[in-house]
Amino acid sequence: MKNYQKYERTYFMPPEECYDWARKDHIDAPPAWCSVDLRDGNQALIEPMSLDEKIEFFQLLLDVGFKEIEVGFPAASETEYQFLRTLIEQNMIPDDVTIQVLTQAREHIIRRTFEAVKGAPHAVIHVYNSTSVAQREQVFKKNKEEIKKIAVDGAKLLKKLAKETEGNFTFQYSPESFQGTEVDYALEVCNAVLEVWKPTKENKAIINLPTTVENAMPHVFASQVEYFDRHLYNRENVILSLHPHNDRGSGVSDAELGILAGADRIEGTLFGNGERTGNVDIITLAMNMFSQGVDPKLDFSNMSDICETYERLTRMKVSPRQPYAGELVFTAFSGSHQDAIAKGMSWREEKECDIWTVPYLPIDPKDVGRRYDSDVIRINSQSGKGGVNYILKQSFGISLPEKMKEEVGYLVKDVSDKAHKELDPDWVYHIFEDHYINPKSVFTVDECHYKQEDGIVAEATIHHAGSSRTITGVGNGRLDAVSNAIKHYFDISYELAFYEEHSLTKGSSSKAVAYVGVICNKKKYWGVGIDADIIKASVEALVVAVNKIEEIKNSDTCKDERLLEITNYIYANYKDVTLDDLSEKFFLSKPYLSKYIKEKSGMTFGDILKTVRMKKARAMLKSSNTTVESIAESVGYQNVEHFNRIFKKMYNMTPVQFRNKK
Ligand SMILES: CC(=O)SCCNC(=O)CCNC(=O)[C@H](O)C(C)(C)COP(=O)(O)OP(=O)(O)OC[C@H]1O[C@@H](n2cnc3c(N)ncnc32)[C@H](O)[C@@H]1OP(=O)(O)O
Ligand SMILES: CC(C)C(=O)C(=O)O
Ligand SMILES: [Mg+2]
Repeated sequence: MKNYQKYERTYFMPPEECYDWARKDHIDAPPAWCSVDLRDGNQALIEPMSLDEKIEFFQLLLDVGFKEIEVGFPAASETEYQFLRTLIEQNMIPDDVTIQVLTQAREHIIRRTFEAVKGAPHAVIHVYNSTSVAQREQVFKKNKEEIKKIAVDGAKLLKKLAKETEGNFTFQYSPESFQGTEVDYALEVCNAVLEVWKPTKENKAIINLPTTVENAMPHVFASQVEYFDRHLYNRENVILSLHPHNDRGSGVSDAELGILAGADRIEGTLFGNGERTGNVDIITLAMNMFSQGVDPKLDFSNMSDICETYERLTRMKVSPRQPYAGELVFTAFSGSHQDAIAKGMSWREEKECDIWTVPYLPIDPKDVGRRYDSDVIRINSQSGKGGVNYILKQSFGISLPEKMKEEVGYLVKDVSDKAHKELDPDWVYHIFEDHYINPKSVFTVDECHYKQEDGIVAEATIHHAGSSRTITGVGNGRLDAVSNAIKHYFDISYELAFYEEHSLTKGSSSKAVAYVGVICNKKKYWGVGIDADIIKASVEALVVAVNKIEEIKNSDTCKDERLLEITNYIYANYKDVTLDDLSEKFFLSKPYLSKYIKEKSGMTFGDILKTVRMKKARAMLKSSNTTVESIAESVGYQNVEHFNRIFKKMYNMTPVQFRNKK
């Protein structure tokens, strides 16, 4: 890259070595937090917040638990001024909360600030001027003494006006652009300000060190902070505060190492909103402490509401990768991560662990209001059997046998790969159902009766090639007897190799699920049955598995690859797919396609679409409070009456009755 010679390091190391902080490896108590969302965050927005928006944001900050809030720069605009007056005059500041206002060290601005803050129960007046080499030379064109004088004059005026103004005031001073300032000179200016204010134990002053433009590695900042911690005048009466920005992307590290170096207080914003790359993100800082067992004294347990309010009021976006808050930060798509998470969750349950140790999840997503089923494991082409199994288990109560997991995993990820889409849990289940529960079959077994005579005798009614007949088999159990009857009927040989069953833990808890695996010519075929009667469930599973055996499959038509692709396409585009779309996508004429679907699946295109839409609607009715009208619309029906009629016809109850059904 060209032009790097144009740049050089612009920070200053302290005049002595300050590395005591490096011996500490963790933070054991939270700092005092000060939100600067309504000032530094607000001044960086394309469209600063209106009065009402600032009031709502203020309430959000109170709900999160902030006790110190910089509410604005009241001399900046009428909105800022009015906001402050509204808070004070309408008694909107809780007793345990201190507001803070910012002012430049300029007489008329300080005076206007005091007018705005009159009557505040308790306020911090925060005055600043830039002390950096660049601003001394280029902006103020003043030498070090003259710049120090701006700070000292400002400090004197604060002291004078605080005495003359009704209210309770604490003073704060920031040497702006601190990181571009010689450290001993910055200290000299801050100490000169403290000489004016003469803070006491009862009335401490705040010295705030901003990385106005972050220009150094975090350990440099920590050393600068430690130097201040050692040499500040009257240190015990001073609150040492930090105000990190994020230009180099290390705002959080600046704050964390700065706390190790002696800082007592941190100024920052939610999600790191602020000038340029933003201020330090207080959520990340607080949650980092939380994740190591320290109570941060801020409450982010309702993260999605916080995100929603923040996005609406600031018109900024929370990145899907935003630590602890983004949409995808607890999500694993990749197979090995999913596998480890699923195993970690089971371990946790089995061992009744108190401490959170689940791999790949730094915290329990539930602690910030997230869900395991829709937030953590999500399925796409990078997923594996562990993840697919987790979804089937969590969302549908299906606990696949170990030996079946791999086949189902590959089947599902292949659909995602071909569709280039993420599969939601319903879609995963649809694929599973389509392949293992209801695949189109060559034969069915509609009825079975059993007798005990030298083992079990099964009399089964088999429907095959257009006719029904009764077949008989003997075995050492009912399933074995039915299996032998089928073998005999088709004159084939296979091994009934796997059988597992369990009761369904989701949906209808009175049902059981059975898994049957048969081996024929060294190939394994699986089937699954679900029924209130476990024997029926296991026969259904057997029938599905045997139907897949090549010799039997070839004896009649069955669901072919293209039909599966067509139904998957319908599933992915159920909201508005038409026969025209399908015809274009699969290069088949409409009449041919209609006939093909009907012949291969036994259902018309319209029936398949209806079934998919109704399944989606059922899932939404159960998992959300969305109105029936909106659900109807979101599954593709503009007319809710029409939707209700179809639903009732299909499930014998209205959508509302279905929703209310226990
Ligand atoms: C790093 C930070 O985030 S600092 C906070 C920055 N935030 C803001 O500035 C937002 C609100 N600010 C404003 O609305 C306006 O700047 C106002 C109303 C406060 C002042 O407006 P104006 O006086 O019209 O203009 P402006 O801010 O450009 O002032 C520039 C003058 O102030 C001086 N100045 C700027 N900051 C300071 C300071 N902290 N102390 C003393 N003088 C200062 C400049 O040197 C310049 O002086 P000059 O007129 O002699 O050239
Ligand atoms: C006013 C000061 C503290 C500031 O916002 C900064 O320097 O970033
Ligand atoms: Mg700032």
